[in-house]
Amino acid sequence: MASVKVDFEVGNDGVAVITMCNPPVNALALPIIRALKYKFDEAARRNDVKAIVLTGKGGRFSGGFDISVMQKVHQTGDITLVPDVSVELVVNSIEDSKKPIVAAVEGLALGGGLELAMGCHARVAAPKAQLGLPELTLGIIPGFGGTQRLPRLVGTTKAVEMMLTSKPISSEEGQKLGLIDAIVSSEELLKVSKLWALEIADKRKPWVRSLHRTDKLGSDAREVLATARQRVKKTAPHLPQQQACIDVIEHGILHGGYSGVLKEAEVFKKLVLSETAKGLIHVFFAQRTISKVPGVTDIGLKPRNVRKAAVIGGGLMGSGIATALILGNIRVILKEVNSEYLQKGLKTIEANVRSLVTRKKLTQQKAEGALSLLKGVLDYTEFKDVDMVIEAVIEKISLKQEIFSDLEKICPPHCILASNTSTIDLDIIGEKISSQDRVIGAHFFSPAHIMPLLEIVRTNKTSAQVILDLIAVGKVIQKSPVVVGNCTGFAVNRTFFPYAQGAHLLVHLGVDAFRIDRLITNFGLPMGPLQLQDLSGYGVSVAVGKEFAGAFPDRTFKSPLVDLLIKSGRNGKNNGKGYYIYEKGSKPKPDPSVLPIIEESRRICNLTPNGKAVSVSDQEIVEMVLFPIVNEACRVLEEGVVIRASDLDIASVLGMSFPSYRGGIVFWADLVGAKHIYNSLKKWTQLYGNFYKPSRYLEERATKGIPLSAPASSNPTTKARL
Ligand SMILES: C[C@H](O)CC(=O)SCCNC(=O)CCNC(=O)[C@H](O)C(C)(C)COP(=O)(O)OP(=O)(O)OC[C@H]1O[C@@H](n2cnc3c(N)ncnc32)[C@H](O)[C@@H]1OP(=O)(O)O
Repeated sequence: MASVKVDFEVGNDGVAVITMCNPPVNALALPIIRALKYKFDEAARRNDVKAIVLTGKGGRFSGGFDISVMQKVHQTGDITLVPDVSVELVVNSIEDSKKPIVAAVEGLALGGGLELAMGCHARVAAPKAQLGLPELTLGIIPGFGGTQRLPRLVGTTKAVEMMLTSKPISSEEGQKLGLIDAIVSSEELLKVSKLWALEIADKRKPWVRSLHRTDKLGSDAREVLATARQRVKKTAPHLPQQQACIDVIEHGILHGGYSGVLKEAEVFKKLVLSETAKGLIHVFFAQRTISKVPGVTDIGLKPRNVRKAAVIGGGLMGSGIATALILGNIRVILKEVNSEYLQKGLKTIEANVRSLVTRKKLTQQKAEGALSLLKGVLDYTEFKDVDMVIEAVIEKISLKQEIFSDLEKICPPHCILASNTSTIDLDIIGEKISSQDRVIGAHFFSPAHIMPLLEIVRTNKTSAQVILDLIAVGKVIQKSPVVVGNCTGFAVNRTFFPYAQGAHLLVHLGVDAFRIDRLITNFGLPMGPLQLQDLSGYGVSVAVGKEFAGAFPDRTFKSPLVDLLIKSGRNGKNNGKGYYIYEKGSKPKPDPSVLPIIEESRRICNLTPNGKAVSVSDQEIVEMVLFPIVNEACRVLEEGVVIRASDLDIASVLGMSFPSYRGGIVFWADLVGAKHIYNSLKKWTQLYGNFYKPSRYLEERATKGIPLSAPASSNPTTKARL
């Protein structure tokens, strides 16, 4: 690829400018790393070169090591694909160079990008560049010397914070901390950097090798590390890279920077091969793939601007959606049926926005700006010039059909007609109107202004333009849009409908309810299935349960437990009484008074063999809850509800908080192995019934040894309307 190269130019002033070119972020791909080594060595050799400037093309220094190399390591198991950069390039060719090297930083210097810059003898930056070491978000640690040089430049406390949080800082903060030596305008960046390099050569500016410094490490460095170690033990028990990062920093403090660099390289390679890195790197690319939709984003269409939108219904979902839209700078008309409901909706939106200010996620000025974009109405007068309507009323077919008929008459012909339904077939909602190409699902997750996932549900009539427009809106309001097909529950709720049912089945086999939740949280989900039921309220469980029982009667597990809980006056977190006790200011506690209700439900169901609780291991419990979800995911894949398996991974991570370090539901299932999942489900079907019956897709893949994530065969039974 001609655009992947390193430019080399020597000026009359004797400064060689080495420029990394690999759009869009100048990732350090293998050819770039090889070329850098070559060019630095050339600069060192040439007599006409007195000093060197390292920079990136296109206004960005570098987004770091090419992450796809690590993905290749995962596919091949060949760790030798990772080159030795930290010693060969950064120490030998850059830091120990006999000619001074200055990094001219603009836009961003992240990961390996910042590590190259820190190996240089000074750093000059343009304003507002992002500087950071985000490697831990990928399950690895910095591997080009960052764990050693950052503490030596900004101090141990700040370096630990920057690496453990993966948050970048600006050039301005970098200058205050000592990471950046000077800030100059973009126009002057190269000129000043060259002069700086020449001044170092002339000994008029200090020639600093960061790795040799100790002055900023701090006498309390080991205490800082001990405190961080204790903290991550609690907050990140599943993320080995966090402890490893602290250990490697400490190694360098105890044994010197160079020894630290060697230790870092050794640990880096081990971590690249870890399951955590496999999962997180998969998620990195999967997240960027969701908005590539064949037949929509690759046919030359341009998204139309959505400047004014209407939301119908100011309940929990409607007000959350309206909040998300105004925060994305889109004017919103909120329509309700009477002024009492309207005022309530408007107040909720205001409270949503203000709470972001309180939590310092939004400035007061931005909050006022967003709220000024909101207007409440009781009729359709304002709908004449809206670009998009999102209907978010109660789940009643006749009401939604009536609204869509009204909208077709009142809204302009280009207007997108979206529904936030989570259960009703979109074809039925749009049945009574003629412009069905404008009908689309915009399925937000509650709270809609916070949860990052937006399921865009297309029917077989929705136009590519409308899908593209909604993807663009999703991005503007900072959601991750995943395009899915039309079926009961769409992708996320459909895949996860066995979550609560699997837990209920186990409870009725005699397993302790709280043990199930505990094990699932240990696995990495933020809460177990029963606590989640408490959180959503039992009304939702009953309604959703009915929907799925109707759609998938062959594999629904039904028990009287939720009805009994409601009868006993419980409604989960809503009224503070569920499986757990909810008290202000403390964590939910298991409620022993729920046990007799569970016993009663067990008696009615009579599932336990000979009245005795089944004996299952911790691992089996986790699998009995999660494998039925994988099984349903297989059906979702077979029916083509999602375009590719990685879309379902992202949907599971963002919609259900499935742990990203496990790569999402399908990725995790492939790590476990289709064969083991299939054999387990088959065994449980014989013991406990059809809830576990393996799907055809799973059976085929397990028996043929094909990964679940591999693209579907040429002739799937496509039931979902894509
Ligand atoms: C040894 C070292 O210590 C290890 C490392 O350096 S690991 C890498 C550390 N760096 C990172 O984690 C940064 C990762 N990148 C990002 O966070 C963001 O891409 C960014 C902030 C740089 C830019 O964001 P944004 O402008 O929104 O663009 P974004 O869509 O994310 O990326 C643009 C393209 O560049 C690719 N890309 C970005 N960084 C990349 C990287 N480091 N390697 C490979 N590809 C990368 C993306 O995959 C995307 O590709 P696509 O267009 O084909 O989908």
